[in-house]
Amino acid sequence: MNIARVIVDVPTSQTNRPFDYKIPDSLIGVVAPGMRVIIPFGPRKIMGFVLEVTDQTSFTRLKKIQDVMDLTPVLTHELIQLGRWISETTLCFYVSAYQAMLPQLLKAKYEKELWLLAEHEDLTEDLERLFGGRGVVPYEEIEASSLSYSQIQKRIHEGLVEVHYKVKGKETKKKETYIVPGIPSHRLEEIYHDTPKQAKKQRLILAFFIEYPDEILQKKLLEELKTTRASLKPLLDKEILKTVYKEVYRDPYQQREYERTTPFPLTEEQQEAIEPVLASIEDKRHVPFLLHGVTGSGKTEVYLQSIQQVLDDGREAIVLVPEIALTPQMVERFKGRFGSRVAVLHSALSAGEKFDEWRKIQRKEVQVVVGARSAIFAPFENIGIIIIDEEHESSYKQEDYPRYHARDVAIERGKYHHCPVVLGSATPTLESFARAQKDVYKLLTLKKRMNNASMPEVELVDMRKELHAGNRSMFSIQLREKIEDRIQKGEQVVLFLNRRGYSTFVMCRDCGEVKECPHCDIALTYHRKAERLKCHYCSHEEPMPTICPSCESDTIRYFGTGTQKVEESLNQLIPDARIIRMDVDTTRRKGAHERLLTKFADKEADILLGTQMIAKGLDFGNVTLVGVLAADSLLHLPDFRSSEKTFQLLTQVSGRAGRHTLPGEVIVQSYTPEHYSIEMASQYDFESFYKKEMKMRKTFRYPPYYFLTLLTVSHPNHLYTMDVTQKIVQFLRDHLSDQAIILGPTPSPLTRIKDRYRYQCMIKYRNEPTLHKVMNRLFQIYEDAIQQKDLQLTIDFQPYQLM
Ligand SMILES: Nc1ncnc2c1ncn2[C@@H]1O[C@H](COP(=O)(O)OP(=O)(O)OP(=O)(O)O)[C@@H](O)[C@H]1O
Ligand SMILES: [Zn+2]
Ligand SMILES: [Zn+2]
Repeated sequence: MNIARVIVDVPTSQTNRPFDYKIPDSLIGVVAPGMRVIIPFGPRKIMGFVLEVTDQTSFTRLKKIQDVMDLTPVLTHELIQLGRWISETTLCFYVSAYQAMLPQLLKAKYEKELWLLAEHEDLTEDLERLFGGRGVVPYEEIEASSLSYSQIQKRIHEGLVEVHYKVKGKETKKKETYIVPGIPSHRLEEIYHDTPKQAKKQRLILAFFIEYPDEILQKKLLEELKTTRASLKPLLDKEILKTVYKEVYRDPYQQREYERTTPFPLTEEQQEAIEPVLASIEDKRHVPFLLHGVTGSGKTEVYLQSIQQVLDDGREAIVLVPEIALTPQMVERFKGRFGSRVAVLHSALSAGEKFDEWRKIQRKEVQVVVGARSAIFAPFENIGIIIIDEEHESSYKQEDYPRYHARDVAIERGKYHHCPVVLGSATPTLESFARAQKDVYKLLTLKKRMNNASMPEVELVDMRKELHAGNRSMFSIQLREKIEDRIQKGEQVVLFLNRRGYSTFVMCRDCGEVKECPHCDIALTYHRKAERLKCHYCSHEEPMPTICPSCESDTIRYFGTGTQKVEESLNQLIPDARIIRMDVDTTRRKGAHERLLTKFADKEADILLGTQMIAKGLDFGNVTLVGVLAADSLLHLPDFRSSEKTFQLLTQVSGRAGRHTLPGEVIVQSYTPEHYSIEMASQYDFESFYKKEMKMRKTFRYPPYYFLTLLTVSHPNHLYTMDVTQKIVQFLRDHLSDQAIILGPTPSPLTRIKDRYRYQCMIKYRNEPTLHKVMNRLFQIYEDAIQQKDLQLTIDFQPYQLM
């Protein structure tokens, strides 16, 4: 078994297959599938993933693996297969699929170095100056030197120097320093007696270790003996004491004590819902469930008790929660029940913290992982349940390459492990609900809220009427009165503002000029604190102009409603309201999110004002009023899911009110209150909405009736982009069936981002078994243009972002 099949870290079509390498004698028995190795590839040394170890190869001369990067495989047998599946279903390179499964810290980085091949005497003067007696210099030093790249190229050609790629593992395990005696106790005593009395500190330290000969944290030792490292040093130098380093985990939740919770006796509805889940756990059967439960119906308790059964059975559980719902409150519910058996993975953790949480999973020190999308790749080997909470959230779809959907990955893993997958939501996606109607997913329903609490009453306010009645503020009379009423009663209010489409743009009142980003086709957003305009796509920034760049009028102003602006007018309207504002600006600092929510929970504020961040997962008993400021801001996005998203968001936000004993009330302000998604959301009528929306989807041939594939072409040259898209459309017409509907070429809704033009083509189809093959063919045709001409082709088989 001295041959390894390796996927190399070179993401191109030609290299997207396993390469055979010889395992050198010294590494036979060490190299195993799932490990990362360092291999020669062309002139460089790069990283690769070992897929298989075998003794067969059809090649006669093989290069040798140079080194191993891991001693324990980072990919399990199952994950190796899963990566292949992801690569084939989303059309990404194998190596990209494997990278996506690993924590960021494990992604290899390369450093370029220039190596000297000749003797120093034989060097040209310029090279001698560069190397200055060294054998290796970092590549960046070339830039700083007087040498040009072409001169270096010449020297490489002459065989004087050579470029080397050094693979750098970024992973860093955090270590702590411990001190232990390096010699037996009786020797310590001898040395103690031989140490002169004046060397007080040293005698103190020796006496300490004579009494306690165990290892001790260096920091603690120094504190205890009130001394410094300087007095330790002579003892360490003489090897009387030794330093040892131990790996510690960076655990952001370590300092926290979680109050242990015990399972609630389930309600009848919960009991009915959990039984089939428990049965499939017991029978080790893969069943996909859709748990449709209104907000506050106790879905989480159903998850917790299912997980308990899995753990009792000695198996493991993965729980996915959308990033923005992964609040401290949420974490607490899982840690409260399962304590240190839980690892948490989300993007607010530092790369080091994420790596440490992942290591706990890899080492089987935890049995439950709660995390955002990428936690679906947790390297467990004995999974008993996978839960996806708020399954309708579009953040489960990765919008970067590789474009996988966590729900599909969950089902794939569920099949492998013969375990149930539970998709939970108060507002399931049309796709999932349609599958449940057809019994592809088994439907479980929770119709009632806990404590028989009723769903909060929703009042729709027509903002057009407010305007006609002379109210120019962003608060309707009703909303304002109700806020004042709650403040008086000592109850709390949640105010929701949709972030997207409602950022603050800058417009000239004279000529109507809107300030746009010079690199992207979108309006710049005004940031008050810095008095600057920023682009949210490319992070271009510029100062707020004082006069209009187009007509030189000084009436240039910002428009639109950001959370800051709402806060300001709220302050004017109700001066004694205590407001907590939660948005990207106030939660940027680590732990800020949590601090603000704790403040609100402790009733240090009357109003929680925020964006999407506050729409999910919050469970505060004292909240009796929810206000939605602009319900229709999502409705007008160029996206066939905009009605569905509006319905989901309104239902979720409304669900924050009246969750415990106090009854709740919701005010929804809108310019189009008659729209069916707003109206039906206000009546919590999911089924009617489902029926109505399904009709629309059928008429306009959208999912779940049709599959969609979005192909985006981008390039800095406008004409070239159009031309390539046109050719691709023609190619697709020639190669797909007559049933496929091919739309395009059309400019993408965002036609230019970061100085690149974007055109797209949409394919709607019901059954195209050759689609993946045809797409692969396209990539081959354009391979050279992609590699050399800066062309980008993106294929999304399940597009959610249509921008
Ligand atoms: N069987 C039970 N007995 C008593 N209280 C319960 C029970 N199950 C859940 N609860 C409590 O009811 C409240 C609502 O439950 P939970 O948050 O699990 O609902 P949910 O359906 O997950 O809500 P959402 O979708 O809005 O997040 C919580 O405070 C929870 O602790
Ligand atoms: Zn921009
Ligand atoms: Zn102007």
